[in-house]
Amino acid sequence: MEPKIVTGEGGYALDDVPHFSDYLTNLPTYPNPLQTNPSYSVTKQYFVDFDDTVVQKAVQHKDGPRGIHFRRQGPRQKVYFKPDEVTACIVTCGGLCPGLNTVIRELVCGLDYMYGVKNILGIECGYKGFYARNTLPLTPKTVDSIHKRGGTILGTSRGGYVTSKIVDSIQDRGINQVYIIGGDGTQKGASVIYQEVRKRGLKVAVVGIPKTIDNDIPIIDKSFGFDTAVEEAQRAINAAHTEAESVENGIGLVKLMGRDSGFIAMFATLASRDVDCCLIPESPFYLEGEGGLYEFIGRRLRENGHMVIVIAEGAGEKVEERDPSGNKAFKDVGLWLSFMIKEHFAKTKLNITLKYIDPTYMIRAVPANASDNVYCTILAQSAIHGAMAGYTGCTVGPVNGRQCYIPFYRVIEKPNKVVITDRMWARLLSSTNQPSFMHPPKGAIIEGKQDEVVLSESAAEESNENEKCTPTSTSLSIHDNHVDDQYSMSNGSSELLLK
Ligand SMILES: Nc1ncnc2c1ncn2[C@@H]1O[C@H](COP(=O)(O)OP(=O)(O)OP(=O)(O)O)[C@@H](O)[C@H]1O
Ligand SMILES: O=P(O)(O)OC[C@H]1O[C@](O)(CO)[C@@H](O)[C@@H]1O
Ligand SMILES: [Mg+2]
Repeated sequence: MEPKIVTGEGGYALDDVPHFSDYLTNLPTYPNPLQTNPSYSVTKQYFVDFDDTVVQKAVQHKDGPRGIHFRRQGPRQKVYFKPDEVTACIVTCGGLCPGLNTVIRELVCGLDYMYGVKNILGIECGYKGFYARNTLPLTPKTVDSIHKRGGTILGTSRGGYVTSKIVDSIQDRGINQVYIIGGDGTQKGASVIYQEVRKRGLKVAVVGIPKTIDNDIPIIDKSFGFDTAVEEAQRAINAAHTEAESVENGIGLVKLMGRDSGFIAMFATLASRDVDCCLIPESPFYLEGEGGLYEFIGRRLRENGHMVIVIAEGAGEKVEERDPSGNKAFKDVGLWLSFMIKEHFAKTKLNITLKYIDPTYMIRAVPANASDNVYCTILAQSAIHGAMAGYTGCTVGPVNGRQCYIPFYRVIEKPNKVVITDRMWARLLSSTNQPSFMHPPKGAIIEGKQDEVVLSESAAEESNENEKCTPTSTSLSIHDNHVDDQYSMSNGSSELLLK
């Protein structure tokens, strides 16, 4: 997809989104029906000014360039569809996330109530539903209370993506607005659908709505469902804390989701204050020796008598296989760490009691909380305004708190990860007072992918010069599996084969 960059004075650049007029000529336009809609008659200004844009980096140096901007979302004066001409469809793909049903509801209600669109189809079970399933007609009445339920009423799936079959189905069904709700993989698929639609010269708007509890989609402030997931994780952390403080030398260990991005673990830790140590994929760690996890556990237990550890599923990078979409699927890092800690302290005089809690699916299967519900409404309405105005090939989302249209290629080029040299991780380290694992002793076995340590741009430059920011001292070797792949739980109840 060719970037559409519009430059201006003072180093201003608009990273614009595609529009029907880029590849279709002489399309008729119509006055936006919102002009006569009672909901909008109270607003001072019905429409967003064509030249309104939102800056990507809020913090600017006084002498620096104005930088990259994105097109501001909102209703436009002219629309490219008459209401009865529209056949819209909605699809949800990837893993579950709180708020999916709210977005579906708000798309259906928004299309109908704001623009008078009645013909709205639900695509069942993700991308493959386009060609393998019948559609589900959606009306404000049928979706009225779905936001109170977790999951997605449309169903979802991984894999099953075949561009030509999907676009054939769009064409055959006369669909001209496609709303695609999903994570990074889904947005990649949406981008390819958009390119195929454009190649075929179809007047079909393809708009993505970013979804993921992992918060791994770049550019946007955060993805919907993330706050709810962090809130739900508190229940598991509270339970782990209660268990740990009720016994002598109690350790509560909680595993949270996050394949490559440790945002849930980081924010759940910051929110809780009962967590003593947070382990994420972006920050490789080590167990033995000075500054290692065992030493820290021993110290905390001696000082406080108990401790809580939160670990993200991708920390330590124990990859087992791939899911149908090609994503990494991990061995249970929580079980592995439980085993390692128990084994280590069995050899010492410290008699520990460790309880392991795995709430991973519970935190994403719940309905959205109040703030995520509001956020979902704004996303859905932004998507509708964009599609009606002829924008396509884009994702909607907030940048510095203002909703924008962002070209697909910007949200799929690289995942959003915790930058361990940025302030947020420093805040966490200061809050838990845990080791940073930045200075492993010689010969320490590092858990996790050192070559993927994420540095902020400035820190990366600095580190290239003096190599002081990464735990990648050349004396270290990466050992992904330094314990036997096969080991038994110390409670003896089950033997685990983690291969
Ligand atoms: N590069 C790609 N090109 C086309 N389609 C893709 C691509 N990557 C993933 N998809 C499709 O997108 C859908 C969802 O992808 P995936 O399972 O990775 O979830 P996701 O959207 O990243 O959501 P999450 O990771 O938050 O659960 C799947 O049907 C998958 O086949
Ligand atoms: O079991 P599933 O559905 O493949 O989902 C697991 C993955 O989905 C997510 O919740 C979202 O990508 C990840 O955190 C997790 O690794
Ligand atoms: Mg994903």
